[in-house]
Parts: sequence; structure tokens; C-alpha cells
Amino acid sequence: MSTKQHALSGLYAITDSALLANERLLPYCEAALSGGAKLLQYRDKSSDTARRLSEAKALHTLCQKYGARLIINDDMHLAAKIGADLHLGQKDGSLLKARQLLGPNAIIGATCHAQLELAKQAIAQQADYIAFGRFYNSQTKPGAALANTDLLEQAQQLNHPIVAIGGITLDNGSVLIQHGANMLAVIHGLFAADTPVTVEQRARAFSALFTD
Ligand SMILES: Cc1ncc(COP(=O)(O)OP(=O)(O)O)c(N)n1
Ligand SMILES: Cc1nc(C(=O)O)sc1CCOP(=O)(O)O
Ligand SMILES: [Mg+2]
Repeated sequence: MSTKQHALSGLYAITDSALLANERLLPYCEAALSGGAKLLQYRDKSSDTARRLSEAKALHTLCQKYGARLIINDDMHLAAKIGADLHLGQKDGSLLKARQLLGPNAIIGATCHAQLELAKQAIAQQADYIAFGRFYNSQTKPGAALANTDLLEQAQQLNHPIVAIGGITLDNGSVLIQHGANMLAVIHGLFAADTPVTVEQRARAFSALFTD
């Protein structure tokens, strides 16, 4: 497993149940990891506990193969059950409780929408990264609050790893990095693809944005 510091920079791939239906989940995620994704978030809004557990376990094994980290969205108990990391939104439970449950080595991230104040609160509650969004038109979350690059500049003063999310593509991602994003979290811009080969090519190209 990679260290926290190593993982908190680069491409952050997020799964989508519709885009990755029909047996696409594992091959498409493997393609993203092979292309260099450092974090993979399992984002599944269903209540099918058994399927969620088996998919999360399979993704965790894949992440370990590629030295990446698996982040579970919303569900601290599933993360604890399989020894994975966690992302919490503002209504998904307490960051401090999650830290107690998962321990100091777990990566725990927090949604901060477009508000610096939420980021300060998340850091005070031991979040490892702060996530701002949405930056562009998002097919996944069209109604999310809009963030901008001024916010990224202001967030630099917090000296904490920053994730940008929302409508990010290969064409619009690099400007967010220039303004201070340490990670780009992507669903459609990565996984809306006809083949895993395309996903891997995109993941490589996203990863290259961080070294250019
Ligand atoms: C990296 C990252 N940033 C933000 C979110 C959004 O979390 P939330 O507001 O809880 O919304 P849902 O994703 O749960 O619908 C995220 N998942 N990941
Ligand atoms: C899950 C999520 N959270 C957002 C936020 O602004 O907090 S935007 C978003 C959707 C990201 O998917 P896509 O890359 O397809 O736009
Ligand atoms: Mg959530």
C-alpha cells in the first residue's frame, strides 16, 4: 500500500454505477489504475449490501496490486470492514468518529463544496484532504454548487492537500492544477468510454498533467 503522502497527488478516479455497469467495473477500474490513478473511489448509492461488499473487496485487491488506495464513499462501516479509506460529504457522518473507527493511517477526505470555511472545519476534524467543486458542468452532479479558481488560490493558505472535482476533462484539468489542485477527481471525463483501452489512455494523460 502506498503512503498517504504519495497517494495525495495525481489522478483520483471515481466509479459510477451506470457507466460501469455490465461487468465494466473491474476492467475499467484496472485500466484507470494501470494508467496511473493514485486514488480510486468506490461510489455506489445502492443499498445492496452484499454486492457493495464484494465489489469493494475486489476493488481493494486491485488497488493493492497497483500501489493505489481505495476510498469508500459515504460508508465508514464498509471502509472499516475491509480496511479501506473513506470520503465523507457534509451529511455523511462525523469525520472525528470516522477517524476513531479507521485509525491514523487511513486517508479520510471531506467534501467542502465551494466554501473555505468548510475546509477549515474539515482540517480541524483531521481530514487528510479537502475537496472543492464543482468546477465545470458535470453530467454526474449538474446541480452542485459552483467553485472557481480563486477558491483554489485562497485554499493554498491552508497548506493541506486539495482535490478538485466536477466536470473535469483532459482539456480543462490543467488550469486547476496551475491554481493549486493537488488531485483531480474524475468520473465522466475518465470512465465515459467505449473500451478500457481508452480509459487507460485517458488516465495516463491525466497523470501526465501532474508532471508537466
Ligand atoms: C473527491 C470527492 N469530492 C466530493 C464528493 C462529493 O461528496 P458528497 O457531497 O457527499 O456527494 P456524493 O458523492 O456522496 O453524492 C465525492 N464523492 N468525492
Ligand atoms: C460526486 C461529485 N461531487 C461533486 C461536488 O461538487 O462536490 S461534483 C461530482 C461529480 C463528479 O463527476 P464528473 O466528473 O462526471 O463531473
Ligand atoms: Mg456523500
